[in-house]
Amino acid sequence: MKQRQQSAILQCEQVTVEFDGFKAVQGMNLHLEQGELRFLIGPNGAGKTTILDVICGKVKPASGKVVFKGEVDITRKKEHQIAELGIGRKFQTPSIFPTMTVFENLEIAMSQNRGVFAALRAKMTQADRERIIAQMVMIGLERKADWRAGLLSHGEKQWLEIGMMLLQEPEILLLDEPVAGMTDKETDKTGELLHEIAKSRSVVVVEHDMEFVRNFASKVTVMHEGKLLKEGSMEEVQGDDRVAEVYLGKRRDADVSRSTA
Ligand SMILES: Nc1ncnc2c1ncn2[C@@H]1O[C@H](COP(=O)(O)OP(=O)(O)OP(=O)(O)O)[C@@H](O)[C@H]1O
Repeated sequence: MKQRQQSAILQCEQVTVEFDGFKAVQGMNLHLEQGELRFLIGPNGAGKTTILDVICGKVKPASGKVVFKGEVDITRKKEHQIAELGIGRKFQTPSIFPTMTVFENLEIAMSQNRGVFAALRAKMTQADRERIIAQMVMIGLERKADWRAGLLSHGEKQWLEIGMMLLQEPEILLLDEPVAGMTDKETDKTGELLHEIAKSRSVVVVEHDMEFVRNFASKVTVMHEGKLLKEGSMEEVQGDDRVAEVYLGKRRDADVSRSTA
């Protein structure tokens, strides 16, 4: 137990979130290991987004705590402090600069690490340029370095934003439905990218696309009505009756009614 806590990069302990008396999250525990890619699933309203909001400081829990690297209590810290500590959050809508090129977007993201004034004065070194190129290769946009970001496909915009976040060197990346609206090919490329990222960082992905989860998840956390319902491999999760009932079963029923309609 002690060992597990020592290697955990993030621990949510008994987190409860209330919105006007309504408990959106109730006594939720989430332990994330270093270099882990974790999928967070569950039906609509299960509290998945809210728990990400708690981790990144956007929402403050009524009770419980969030501990980073086993020692830093981030429960009451401000969003920007949590980001500076190394927890990056990507929302569904990409926040890229559409009139700037892919390269320029990455350049801005990298210089944000240095603070605004330093960034304005700083001249890009060869090492900086190489880092940006390596990042473009990782997100598969090296051939589009000079494209205006606004002209990229939906999937490419998402990858660009992920690349921008990675240049800020987060230790944990929080992603909310990263493959929503993507083509099948883009979805697969995103899964591969997430595995690549998880070689050196921890990643939490909130996801509804069950095929994507099945193809790319090793460990899955299922939430239901603000609580932890089940945690384990996709196989274990799929084999759990309660999960089938509250989540997968509902979807299966929907599929059946669609296919027989
Ligand atoms: N700011 C808010 N004020 C009031 N209620 C909220 C607020 N944010 C979320 N909720 C409620 O809390 C519950 C959990 O919402 P949350 O968005 O975390 O669920 P989710 O699992 O991410 O769902 P989805 O998959 O549909 O995005 C829902 O019932 C939602 O309506």
